[in-house]
Amino acid sequence: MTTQIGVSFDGSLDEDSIWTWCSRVIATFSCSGEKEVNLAVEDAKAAFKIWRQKSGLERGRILLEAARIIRERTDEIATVESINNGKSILEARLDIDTSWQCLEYYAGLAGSMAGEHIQLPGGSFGYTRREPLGVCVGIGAWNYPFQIASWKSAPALACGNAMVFKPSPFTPVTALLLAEIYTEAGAPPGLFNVVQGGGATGQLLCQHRDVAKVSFTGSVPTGTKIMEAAAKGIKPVTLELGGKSPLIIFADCNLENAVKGALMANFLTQGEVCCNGTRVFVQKEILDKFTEQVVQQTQRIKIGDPLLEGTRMGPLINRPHLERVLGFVKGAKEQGAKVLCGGDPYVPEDPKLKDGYFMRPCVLGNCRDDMTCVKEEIFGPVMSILSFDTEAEVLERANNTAFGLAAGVFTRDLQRAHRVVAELQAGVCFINNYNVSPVELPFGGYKKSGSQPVGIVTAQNRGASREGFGRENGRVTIEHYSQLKTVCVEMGDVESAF
Ligand SMILES: NC(=O)c1ccc[n+]([C@@H]2O[C@H](COP(=O)([O-])OP(=O)(O)OC[C@H]3O[C@@H](n4cnc5c(N)ncnc54)[C@H](O)[C@@H]3O)[C@@H](O)[C@H]2O)c1
Ligand SMILES: NCCCC=O
Repeated sequence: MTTQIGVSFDGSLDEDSIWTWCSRVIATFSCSGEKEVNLAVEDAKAAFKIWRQKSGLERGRILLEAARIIRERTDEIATVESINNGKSILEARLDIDTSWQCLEYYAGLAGSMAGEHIQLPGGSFGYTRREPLGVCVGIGAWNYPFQIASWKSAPALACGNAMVFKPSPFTPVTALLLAEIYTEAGAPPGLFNVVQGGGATGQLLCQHRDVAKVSFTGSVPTGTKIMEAAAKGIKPVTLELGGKSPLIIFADCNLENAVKGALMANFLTQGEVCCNGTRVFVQKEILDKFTEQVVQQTQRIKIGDPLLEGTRMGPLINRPHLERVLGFVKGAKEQGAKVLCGGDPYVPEDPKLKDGYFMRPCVLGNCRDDMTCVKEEIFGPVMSILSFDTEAEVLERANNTAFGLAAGVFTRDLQRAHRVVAELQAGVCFINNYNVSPVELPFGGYKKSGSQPVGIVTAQNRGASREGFGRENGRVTIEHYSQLKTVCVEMGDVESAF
């Protein structure tokens, strides 16, 4: 089916259709069906045969070259990403930075993939080899299109795998630039293949018998389906899912930083960020002061054309999503929350932008834990402020959620900061900051956000790897894109039982 990117999306969600935020067609392409998915996997298999023979150092060299090209083309890729997704050009550039940084990081690790050597009786010995899995599938969400494609492909390729990647149909464009760059850097054709489409294409990929692993970023309901499909083929999965993360502001914090942190935790990429700290718990003593400053700064956020340098918030991804987010604000009011600012559609003066899906960022006061806006992931620019008295109380309330992606704490008390994060049920915790993404640190969730604390502890990952559904970034991700082979070597004669 041929689809157009950029047709205004006002109707029902057709998974095979592509749209952009401002009613303009920017490209057309065909969604992949069974035939195209088979071709993509076949190509990736052929590339894998070549790629797996290369040493880690050789693979690393190609990844480094790809990182260099991305860095060199940052402005161009960021511009396309901004059109692709609607995020401000400033943020898009930061995403591109975290993308080439990820490739550089895994380029460095590629040569360090190693097993163990184990002495056995009589001079015999064993060793382990860390080997690639084969053709891996990456399926992305629409909020960080280029970054997600990079964060999935870099560790996969560094470990010697090939990848077939499917971006979200809402943001199909920039993954193609990444594919082009890998090829230009010297990767065998088909090593990083992109197929386009929605859920149906995603399912074909997950069910494909030649696919060894699926790495998915998206919502919990889709993650459940991916896991089901992968379970049928006994395939490992990495699941990076949704969240409703707490941000805890203690009265002894540096207030200026806490206010900045709360904005960073809520309003990047129009609030469409999985790890956002949308439940902002503020200790009673500073509630009024904090709220006043947060509202003031939120009202100053410049909304508009994301390609303009001064813009800090662009449009949401599509009309149904905008309406969904506005619906949460309406519901919050009905449940007793107070809209302290924003929460309504925004129409920029520029006539070219009048059909864009803009809204004013919203701060909700008078929130309670039982409100829908506090319990459910909104995935839009809506911050809920809640007050608390004691550390024990806020910890219990912060953890009272099925999600567990991220959490943050602002305090000047060093002991309290570490005591609190040790108790928070979240995969990524921030102390005195929020939503920074160093690629050296693993990223992923607890509970329904991505994983349960199970997993296998090896000599290499001891103390680090206990996550069931994987992580992105950091050294630990090597474990999730490779498998361990044990080789047992006899130096004497066979002692037969027969
Ligand atoms: N934890 C993270 O790292 C992270 C990062 C970004 C977004 N997210 C989450 O993603 C969600 C928003 O993104 P979204 O709306 O694109 O999510 P989504 O689950 O609707 O879609 C994600 C991807 O899955 C594909 N898909 C849909 N149905 C499928 C199926 N049955 N089988 C295979 N693939 C299928 C989509 O086409 C898309 O590419 C939010 O919940 C957000 O929190 C999580
Ligand atoms: N920069 C990390 C964002 C991932 C979640 O949406």
